[in-house]
Amino acid sequence: MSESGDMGLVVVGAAGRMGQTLIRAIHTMPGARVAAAIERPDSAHLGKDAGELAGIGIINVPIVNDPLPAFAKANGVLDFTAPSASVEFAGYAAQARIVHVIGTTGCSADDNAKIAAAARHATIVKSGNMSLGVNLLAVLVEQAAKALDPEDFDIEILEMHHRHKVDAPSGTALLLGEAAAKGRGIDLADNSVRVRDGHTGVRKTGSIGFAALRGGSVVGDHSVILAGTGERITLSHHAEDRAIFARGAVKAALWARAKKPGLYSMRDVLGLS
Ligand SMILES: NC(=O)C1=CN([C@@H]2O[C@H](COP(=O)(O)OP(=O)(O)OC[C@H]3O[C@@H](n4cnc5c(N)ncnc54)[C@H](OP(=O)(O)O)[C@@H]3O)[C@@H](O)[C@H]2O)C=CC1
Ligand SMILES: O=C(O)C1=N[C@H](C(=O)O)C[C@H](O)C1
Repeated sequence: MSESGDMGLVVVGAAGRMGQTLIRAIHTMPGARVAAAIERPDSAHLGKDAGELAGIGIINVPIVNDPLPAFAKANGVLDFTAPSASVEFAGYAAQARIVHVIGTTGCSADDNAKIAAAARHATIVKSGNMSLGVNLLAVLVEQAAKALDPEDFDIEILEMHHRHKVDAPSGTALLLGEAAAKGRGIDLADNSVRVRDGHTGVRKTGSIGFAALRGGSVVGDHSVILAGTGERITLSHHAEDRAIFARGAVKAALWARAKKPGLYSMRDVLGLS
């Protein structure tokens, strides 16, 4: 626990793209402090100062590889790592009865079930996108999908990310797909087309299609296209800086500190549910 009253946050994956962005965000946001920084046991970054690595100078938080003692002394965890790691960290957060903010994407149904089980004791906020803009976009997509007849308008979701991204469709694309499906009162899993190749046949009425592009340094672009006969509506979000995700994650942790254990979304945090 922090003597200052600030929320002590452990950043797991502290040397990663989002890990470093989180260290910088915590440094500038009131009410939170970096309690510990974690990387894998074989990481080349162990022993380095997390602040120095993130470009803000020494903050006297060395990157270490043992999450359990760090979680025991903290109020929350910010986790943008990998699915198997997030499942493991959710178990530790449950043991420590603390807040766990999960931005990791590409989780399987089995991973999500384990995270939901951990939320019996941990206060978990999980979202494929922590930005205000994307979560507002999801509300708009839900409204548009509800207003437009599936017989008249086809929904396609297009995303582009940097060349290092390992999962597709992106967590955000799936979040937007869920919003569209909710607006139409259908189940996304039963109505999505995640890949097209070869002789696909004509488009199935009411389906929700996905397309993923990868290249360069693109932080994250998403468009939901509602295509009718003779007209097309495009609802888009363009992330220009990872700081929008990091600030959202810190905001989520501060919000969750006052909440009971459970599984929450960023729409809960932002009051957009
Ligand atoms: N929800 C949102 O708003 C956002 C979500 N994301 C998601 O966050 C995740 C991370 O993205 P990004 O930062 O670009 O990826 P990076 O690969 O840059 O960072 C991930 C970091 O986590 C580390 N890591 C992985 N497993 C463990 C473990 N078991 N213990 C400790 N550290 C571990 C990695 O180490 P190593 O390199 O050694 O594997 C790496 O340093 C992705 O799933 C991405 O889609 C990204 C941006 C926004
Ligand atoms: O891997 C990324 O970079 C991002 N991942 C998230 C996703 O899968 O949607 C969020 C953001 O678009 C960046």
